[in-house]
Amino acid sequence: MVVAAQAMAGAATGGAPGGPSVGSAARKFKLQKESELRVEVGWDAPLRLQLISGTAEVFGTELPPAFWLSFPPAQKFAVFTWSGADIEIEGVSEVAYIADETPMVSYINVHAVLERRRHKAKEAMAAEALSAPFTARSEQGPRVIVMGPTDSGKSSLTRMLLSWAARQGWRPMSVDLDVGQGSITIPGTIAATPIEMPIDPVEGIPLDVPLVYFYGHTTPGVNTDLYKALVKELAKTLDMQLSTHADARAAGVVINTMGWVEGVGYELLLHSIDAFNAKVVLVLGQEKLYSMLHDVLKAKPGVDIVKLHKSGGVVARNSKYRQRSRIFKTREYFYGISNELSPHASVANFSDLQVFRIGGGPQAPRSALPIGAEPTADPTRVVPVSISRDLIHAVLAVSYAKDPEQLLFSNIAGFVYITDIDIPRKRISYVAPCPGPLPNNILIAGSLAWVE
Ligand SMILES: Nc1ncnc2c1ncn2[C@@H]1O[C@H](COP(=O)(O)OP(=O)(O)OP(=O)(O)O)[C@@H](O)[C@H]1O
Repeated sequence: MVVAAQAMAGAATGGAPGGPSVGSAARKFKLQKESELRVEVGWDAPLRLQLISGTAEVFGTELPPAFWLSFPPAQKFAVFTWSGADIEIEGVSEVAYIADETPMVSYINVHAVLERRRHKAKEAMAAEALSAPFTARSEQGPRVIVMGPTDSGKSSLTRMLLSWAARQGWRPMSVDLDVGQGSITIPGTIAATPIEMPIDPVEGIPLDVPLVYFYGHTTPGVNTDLYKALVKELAKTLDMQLSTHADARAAGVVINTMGWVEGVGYELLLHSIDAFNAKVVLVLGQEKLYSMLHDVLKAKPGVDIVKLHKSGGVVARNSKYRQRSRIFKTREYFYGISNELSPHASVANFSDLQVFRIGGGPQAPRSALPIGAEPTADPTRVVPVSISRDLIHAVLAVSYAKDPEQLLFSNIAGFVYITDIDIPRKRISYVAPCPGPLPNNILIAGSLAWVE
């Protein structure tokens, strides 16, 4: 049930650092235990929020007391309290209301089960380490995959499970397979990164040492073979990394997926479960998906499938909003969440860089195919791209591949944004997050573009 907002009029009481500035009036909200304040920040200006008393968290991360946090425009979030809290907000919000019906108890119960599995894995590994030096073991912490249709709260639940684990001192691995949003780097990628601290409510997942593969499009349907190849590669690399780190292995992995759950999308979800050898499948908010998965997974020993309610607070976002948040996400990569970064403009000769595209290579001639087969472009073929003005505004990935042959299976160092192509002088102007030469001269193009 939604409880009417208990906005208590009154002047702001100040806080660290600086206290509220002049602007729209501060509003205070009294949260009873196990309730949440749901907020949608307006489109034009950030909103500030502070915890006045009690304890509260945003998607699993505790709020510091008496400290103003600034949430960027258009952000949607909930401040949840297990035991009661007073919250103050300042700034324009499109929505701010208290709800006392949430699925949080069922979510924390899942966390408690995962926690037990982490401890069990750690104890088993410690016992085995006494008898032999540590190598790749079969014992491991939970491998969780979160599934559900678009806007069912997958990313939020993933964040909570990761942050709750980090609060207990674990360093779980976050994996994001949703190329539409790109919560770890930018849209068009799949990525994994260890979560060392509860995820910052404003900044999101830190970009310290992510393992990123470039798919290059914002929907997996553009090249499903490539998507599957990259998911497999990411899973393989992660397995290798985890096999030699006992603590990380015990902490486990939480995987966020895309919201495409029908037809080919459903097949891709099954592929992800297999590729990551997921042992806990959490299904949010859709009976049909749950029962389809349940029928398939009952044949797999040791895989638990759990149905969870979608939170009433999850906000449905239309395609315009998603498009806009993709632009924000790309901008954030180059400029930071609040313009704190300054990307560097550089110029290179055509001969300094090699640009490739994956998929869509030349088709095999019909005469070379078995009778009745249709020629199709090889979806995972690496194809050179001739540099032209078509690349202006493209966002390209900088690959770690030593040569083009390795490109498909190499992760990436980062991204550049092409600002100009000077054909007569054969020069490319681009923007990169840091100064100096690029870590590699092999770049990958997809269909990602960004107009500053
Ligand atoms: N309890 C809540 N109160 C307010 N906002 C919420 C709540 N839970 C989630 N949201 C917001 O709703 C939006 C959708 O949630 P989320 O991103 O978790 O869904 P999703 O299933 O991962 O979406 P998709 O896969 O379609 O991109 C996000 O902006 C999120 O911050």
